[in-house]
Amino acid sequence: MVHPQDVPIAVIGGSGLYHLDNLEVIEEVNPETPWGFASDKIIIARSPSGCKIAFLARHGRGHYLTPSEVPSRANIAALKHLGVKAILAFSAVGSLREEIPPCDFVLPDQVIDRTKGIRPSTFFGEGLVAHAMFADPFHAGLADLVYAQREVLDFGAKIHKNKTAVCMEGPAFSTRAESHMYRAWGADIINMSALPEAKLAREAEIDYQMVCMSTDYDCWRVEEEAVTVETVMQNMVNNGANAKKLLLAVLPSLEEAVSKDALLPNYKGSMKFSGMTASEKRTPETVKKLDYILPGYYS
Ligand SMILES: CSC[C@H]1O[C@H](OP(=O)(O)O)[C@H](O)[C@@H]1O
Ligand SMILES: Nc1ncnc2[nH]cnc12
Repeated sequence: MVHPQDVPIAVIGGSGLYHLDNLEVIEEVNPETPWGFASDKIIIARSPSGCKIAFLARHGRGHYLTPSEVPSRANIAALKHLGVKAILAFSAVGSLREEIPPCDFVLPDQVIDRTKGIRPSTFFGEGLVAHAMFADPFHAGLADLVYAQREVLDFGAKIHKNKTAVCMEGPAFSTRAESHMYRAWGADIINMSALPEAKLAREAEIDYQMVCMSTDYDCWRVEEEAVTVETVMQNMVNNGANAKKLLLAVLPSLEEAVSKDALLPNYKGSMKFSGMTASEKRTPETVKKLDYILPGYYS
């Protein structure tokens, strides 16, 4: 039985990564959060060392949620309530750079927001105002742990770090003009899922790193066919196998770092001092909701 606060690490699986079949499953949970239910039941698995790992399929198992429909607040809230302190979030991405071919992995350290404001993107508002630090949207310490295991990847795949992602709304892919514009802006990869997931994880004080897996060259390359779902899913077969292998390799160091609270930078407690609203002006219902993810911070 999983007790709240029992599961320190979570993995979010994206397109093509709906299970972690190399870990032993303990049970499935489906907590109702103040922001509703997560994308699907959360699988609680056991790592080889016995540590509990939560796995959540971002689009649901069977892929029934568009990127815009993913209930990111419920996803992050449910994971936080289980005790999750660190998330590795896998994502299929298009490459905007020649040197990032399909099947290479990328650890972004920056993101450009091209979502259209239709996704609920904060736990705050409705009588409780707070502003999270987001200059560095991903977690450098987590990225370093993943990068250290780069040699385990098969198919000649490399890992690139310190890259910039652009997160577009979708679900249709970009036009060629947009793809060229993102390149001119300095973006290296493109997906539809980094936001608001990364932002909500920061608000919930969970260390979060996206592990991106290149599946295509989007549509900026004149000599190449523009991206299709078929291309993405073909490359996801190899990428999925590599993702599972990489995860297994990183778990020992990740478990140790999380259990010792040794991951840097340390954002724990940052949201306590990010609140702006005077205590007598806070809406009690919102304070109660926030207690689910940041107990005692505003109550
Ligand atoms: C199937 S191609 C577009 C789709 O794939 C990526 O999903 P995820 O990040 O969950 O792996 C991309 O962000 C789009 O949602
Ligand atoms: N080219 C692309 N654009 C947006 N999201 C993607 N996911 C995988 N490939 C993508």
